Amino acid sequence: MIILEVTGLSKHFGGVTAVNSVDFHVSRGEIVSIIGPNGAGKTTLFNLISGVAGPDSGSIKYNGEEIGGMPPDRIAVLGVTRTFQNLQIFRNMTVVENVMVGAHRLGRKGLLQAGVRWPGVASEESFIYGRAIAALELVGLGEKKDMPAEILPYGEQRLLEIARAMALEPDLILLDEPAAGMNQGETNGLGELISRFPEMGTSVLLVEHNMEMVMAVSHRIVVLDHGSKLAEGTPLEIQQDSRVISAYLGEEVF
Ligand SMILES: Nc1ncnc2c1ncn2[C@@H]1O[C@H](COP(=O)(O)OP(=O)(O)OP(=O)(O)O)[C@@H](O)[C@H]1O
Repeated sequence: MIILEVTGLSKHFGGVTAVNSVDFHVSRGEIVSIIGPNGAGKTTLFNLISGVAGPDSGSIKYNGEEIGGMPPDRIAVLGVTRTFQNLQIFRNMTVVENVMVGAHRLGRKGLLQAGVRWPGVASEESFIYGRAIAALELVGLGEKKDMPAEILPYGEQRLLEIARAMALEPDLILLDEPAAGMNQGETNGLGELISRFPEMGTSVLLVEHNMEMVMAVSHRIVVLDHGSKLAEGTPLEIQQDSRVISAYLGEEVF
C-alpha cells in the first residue's frame, strides 16, 4: 500500500530549478533513500514533503490526501515527521525536554489526531513525558534523559533529533543526513536502528551521503541529479546503473 506519492513535483528558486518534475512513492513498511550529488535537490524535496516550503507545481499525496503546501504542524499531525540536516537542538534544555517540545507543539488534540496511543487517565504532561522516555530508550539515550542536551556528543545529538521525531509515532519519518558527523561505529548502530523502524509501523524516507549505510538499509533508492530523477531501483540495481555511475564520476561513492 502506497503511503506517500509524489507526482510531477517542481520547485524553483529564481532561475534555479531545485526539484524538476519528480515522481516517486513510498509504500508502507519501506525504507526509501534519496541520493544524489550536492545540490541535487534532496533537501528541497524534504522541505516540500514536510511543509517547510510549498511546491510550485505537482502533487504530494499522503495516504491519498494532498499535503503539498500544508503547514508543517498539520503534516506532522497527519503522521509525517522529520529531522534536519542542521541540528535543531535546544542547548539550554535537558535531553528529555528536547524530545518533549516536539509533542508539546502538537498538543493533546494534535497528538490524538495523529493517532498516538493515549491511555485515558494520563495528563497531557505525564503522557508526553512517557512518550519522550520511550523514544529516548529506543535510540539508546534513556540514561541521559536529565543531562543538558548541549553536553551530548554530536552523534548523540543526532539521535536525540530522531527520538524527537519518533516520539510522535509517525507513519513516515524523513531523516535528513542522520549519519553526518558520526563515526563508523555510531553509523553502524544508526543503520541497525533505522532498519527496525518499519516493524514499529514507521516507514522511512532517508537522505544520506554515507553510501555504505544507504546500501545496507534501503529497500529502494531514488537518485536525483540537478533536480531531476535520474534513476530508481534496489541498492544492487543502483550500484550497477551506468547513468548513476557517470553522475557521480570522479567520486568514489559505492
Ligand atoms: N532557499 C533557497 N534559495 C535559493 N536557492 C536554493 C534554496 N534552497 C536550495 N536552493 C538551490 O536549489 C538547489 C538544490 O539544493 P538542495 O539543498 O535541495 O540540494 P541537496 O541535494 O540537498 O544538496 P546537499 O547534498 O548539498 O545538501 C541548489 O542549486 C541550491 O543552491
